[in-house]
Amino acid sequence: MSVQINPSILSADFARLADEAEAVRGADWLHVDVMDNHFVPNLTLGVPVVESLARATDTPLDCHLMIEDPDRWAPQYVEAGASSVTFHVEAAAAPVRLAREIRAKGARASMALKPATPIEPFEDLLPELDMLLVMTVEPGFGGQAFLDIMLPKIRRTRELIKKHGLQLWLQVDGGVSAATIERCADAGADVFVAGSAVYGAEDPAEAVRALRAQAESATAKASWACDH
Ligand SMILES: O=C(CO)[C@H](O)[C@H](O)COP(=O)(O)O
Repeated sequence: MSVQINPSILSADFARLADEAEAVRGADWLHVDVMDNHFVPNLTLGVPVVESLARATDTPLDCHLMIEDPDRWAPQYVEAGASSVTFHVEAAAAPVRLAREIRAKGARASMALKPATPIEPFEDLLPELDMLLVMTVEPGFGGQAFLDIMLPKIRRTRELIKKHGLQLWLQVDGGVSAATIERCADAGADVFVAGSAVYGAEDPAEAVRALRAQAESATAKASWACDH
């Protein structure tokens, strides 16, 4: 069972994004947090920056849209070069149509849930997705404390993925670090976004390697990964 580590450039130096992408060579994806100051109380970057970053790095871009009206904007992030686009179900007017459009344009379609949004009402949508993101902080800022109360939701989501026999990736984002990644992996996550734990480290590439080793070891012992 392979795990993926996605450094979040929210914690990187925005004036040196190409260098910061290079600093985490070996990471599976670069996680790009797009915030519009409406869906979340913070403002980051948009389509032109994603276009430039896609040209500057070979690492695929995993764009997490924390924006209103993702139905309008998400396809533009695929055109800008994102290989995976995550929209929030709380913001999408037509999540099934949007997931199909993202896939039709050639990217992986992913849907995110804020901490207070349960997974159960969206069980029937899972086959439309390539990844489900369970937020483990309230979206908007890096460096927040991991919400342990999200672990049961991660477990329930993994059970639903298994029940339907899907190859869906289960991503966690927010407060993921050496202190929390094993609990996430044990609960069923297999894609780990880490911002401050990677870019706050002296050697970001080494931090990616260390997080990967921890996640792999926890996954190897996890019951969800052993019994299939
Ligand atoms: O989506 C996000 C915030 O909304 C970020 O990706 C996330 O918070 C990463 O930062 P850290 O690992 O420092 O918590």
